[in-house]
Amino acid sequence: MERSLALVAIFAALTAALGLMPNLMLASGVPITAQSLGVMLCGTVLGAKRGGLAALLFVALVALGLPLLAGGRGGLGVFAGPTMGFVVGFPIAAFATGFIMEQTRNLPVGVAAGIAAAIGGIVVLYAFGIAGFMMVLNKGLMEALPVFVWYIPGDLIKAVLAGLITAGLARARPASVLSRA
Ligand SMILES: O=C(O)CCCC[C@@H]1SC[C@@H]2NC(=O)N[C@@H]21
Repeated sequence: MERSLALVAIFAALTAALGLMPNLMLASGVPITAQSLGVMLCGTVLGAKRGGLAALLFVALVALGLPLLAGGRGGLGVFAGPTMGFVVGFPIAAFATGFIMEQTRNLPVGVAAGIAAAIGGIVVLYAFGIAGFMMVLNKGLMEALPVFVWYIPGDLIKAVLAGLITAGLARARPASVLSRA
């Protein structure tokens, strides 16, 4: 119990730390950021419940005003901005990633993690992100969709990285991959 709580805190911190990596703010107001890799790893390593909790902890700290998002942003204002759907979607995407990871125990860890990260961390996250973007900027789906084409190549690379990192962790520290415990 204590160990899994510590891992939840560590993965929330990892997601925050990935916000310190160089990011690229595009004209859309949505940055290209490594933080979605953190969300993917929350799910692939910790599984649905604990992964969702780690991402929720990260979002709660942002809501409380900690400047943990790419470029040092934080506070309730984020939830009125163009990235609002992504931020709200982080815990759901981590949960979905972990859920898929838990349902694919028949696959090698790395393959399962890559697939889970692509579905949870891209398909599910974008569904929330694009919906939020459309709501905040009052745009239609056909206007919003082309905006996000630019983010997909990077996110596919992140899904592959999530697969490789999770497989590496499973080899080096099998007990820390709670999604396979
Ligand atoms: O910093 C924020 O306010 C949240 C940023 C969300 C960015 C999304 S996550 C999925 C997609 N991939 C990226 O690199 N950026 C967007």
